[in-house]
Amino acid sequence: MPKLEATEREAALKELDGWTFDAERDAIRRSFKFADFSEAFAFMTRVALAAETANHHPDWSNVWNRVDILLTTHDAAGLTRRDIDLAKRIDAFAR
Ligand SMILES: C[C@H](O)[C@H](O)[C@H]1CNC2=NC(N)=NC(=O)C2=N1
Repeated sequence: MPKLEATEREAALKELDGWTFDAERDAIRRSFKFADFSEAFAFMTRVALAAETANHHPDWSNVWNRVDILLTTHDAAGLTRRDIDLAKRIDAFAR
């Protein structure tokens, strides 16, 4: 799957809630803050199941009520539609 070009990427980012482009990693990032660890981990559980279903996995970290997620496609060495589609599912879990 090819990397998204700049114009495609800008359009795709408009489909998402608050993700930013990391040019160094050719990736998108978003941080989430929950009421407490339990809420954060419940969110991570849902994301993990969606990632398994999509066979597309996040680069992420969790500190107490915060979850920081970076999405990029290893096979393409950059941002692809697979990242955008997973980000959309992630946004839905965080609403
Ligand atoms: C064989 C390859 O690792 C798999 O198809 C999947 C696993 N999950 C993945 N996740 C991400 N972010 N990028 C990939 O290229 C990727 N590849």
